[in-house]
Amino acid sequence: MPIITYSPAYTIVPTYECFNRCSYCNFRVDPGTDLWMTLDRATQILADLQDKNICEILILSGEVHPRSSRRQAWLDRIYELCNLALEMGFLPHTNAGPLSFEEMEKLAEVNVSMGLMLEALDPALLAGVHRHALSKLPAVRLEQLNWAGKLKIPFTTGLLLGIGEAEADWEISLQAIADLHCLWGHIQEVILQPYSPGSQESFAGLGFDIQKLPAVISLARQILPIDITVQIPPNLIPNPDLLLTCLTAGARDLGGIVPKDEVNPDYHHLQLSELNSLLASAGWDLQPRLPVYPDRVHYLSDRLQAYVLKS
Ligand SMILES: O=c1nc2n(C[C@H](O)[C@H](O)[C@H](O)CO)c3cc(O)ccc3cc-2c(=O)[nH]1
Ligand SMILES: C[C@H]1O[C@@H](n2cnc3c(N)ncnc32)[C@H](O)[C@@H]1O
Ligand code: MET
Ligand code: SF4
Repeated sequence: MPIITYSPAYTIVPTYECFNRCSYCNFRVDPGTDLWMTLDRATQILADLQDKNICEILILSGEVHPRSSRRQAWLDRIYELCNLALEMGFLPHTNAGPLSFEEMEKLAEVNVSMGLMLEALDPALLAGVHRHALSKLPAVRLEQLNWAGKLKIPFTTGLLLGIGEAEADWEISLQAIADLHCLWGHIQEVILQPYSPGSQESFAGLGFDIQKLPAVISLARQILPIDITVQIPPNLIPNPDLLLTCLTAGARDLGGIVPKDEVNPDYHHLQLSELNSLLASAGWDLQPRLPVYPDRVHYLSDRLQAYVLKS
C-alpha cells in the first residue's frame, strides 16, 4: 500500500508574545503580557511525554522585535529549550519567525529541521492581513529560505491559502520555492495550509474555500521537484472524503499530529486510530516519520545525527 506519513509531535511555545499583528493570527498576545516558557516547566512537560511515542518537539514562537533589547534572551531561551528536548530524547523542529543569519546558524546546532512559511508573495497582503507584520515582507521570507539553504538546514516552508492573495500568486509562490530548492536542495516539505478562521483573530475572513485544495495540491505537484513532499493539515480539512481527494491529488504527509494545534486551537485532530482506518479504507498506509526526512539526515552535524539514530 502507498504510504502517507505524519510526525508524532508535541508543541512547545517559548512565548505567545509577538510584535507582529497578522490579522488572521489566533496565537499572539501583546509584547510584555506573557511569561516565557521556563526550562523547569519544559522539563516537567517533556518528562510527562516520555514513553508516549512522541518524537518531534515543535517549537513555535511569537517574535521579539529584532532590535529589542530582549531579543538575545529570547533566542537564548529557544536554544536552551531545543537543547533540553534533544537531551531528553526528542527531536526539535523550530519555527520562530525570521532570524538573522547568525541566529539561524545558532539554532541549527540544536534542530534536526527548521521551518518558516513563505505565506504568499502577493504584495497586496502588505496593505491587508500583513499591514502590521514586518516579519511577513516577501523579501524577508525569501531571504530566510535562501539562508537556510546556504546553512544546509533541512527545511519546511509553505503557503497560507485564502488570506486575500490573488489565485495567480499560488503558482508564483510555489515557483519561488522550487527555484530556491534547485539552488540548495534543502526543502524537505511544503505545507499547503488553508487559512482557517478562529475565535481569537481580528481578520475574521471567510477561510479558504477548502474545495479548491486538491487543485492547489496538483499545481504544487506540477511545480515542485519530486524530492519535496506536499504536506496538508488534516484537522483543517473538515470532510473525510475531501482529505482522501487531497491524497489522490498528491499530498503525501499530514504534518505534526499534536494533542493541541497551537496555531489553530479551534480545530482538533482526529484520533490516530480514526485517521488510520480512514486512510486504510482508501488503500493508504499511515506511517510515522521523524521531523528530518531520511534523505536529509546527512546534512546534520555528528551530534544531531547521533540523536536521530537513537530515535
Ligand atoms: O500543528 C501544527 N504544526 C505546524 N507545523 C509543524 C509541522 O507540521 C511539522 O513540524 C513538520 O512537518 C516537521 O516534522 C509547522 C511547521 C513549520 O515549519 C511551519 C509551519 C507549521 C505550521 C503548523 C501548524 O499550524 N500547526
Ligand atoms: C505557523 C504558521 O501558521 C499559519 N497560520 C497562522 N494563523 C493561521 C490561521 N488562522 N489558519 C491557518 N494557518 C495559520 C501561518 O502560515 C504561520 O506561518
Ligand atoms: N511567528 C512565526 C511565523 O508567523 C511562527 C508562529 S505563527 C503562529 O512565522
Ligand atoms: S502569525 Fe506568527 S508572526 Fe503573525 S502575529 Fe501570529 S505569531 Fe506573530
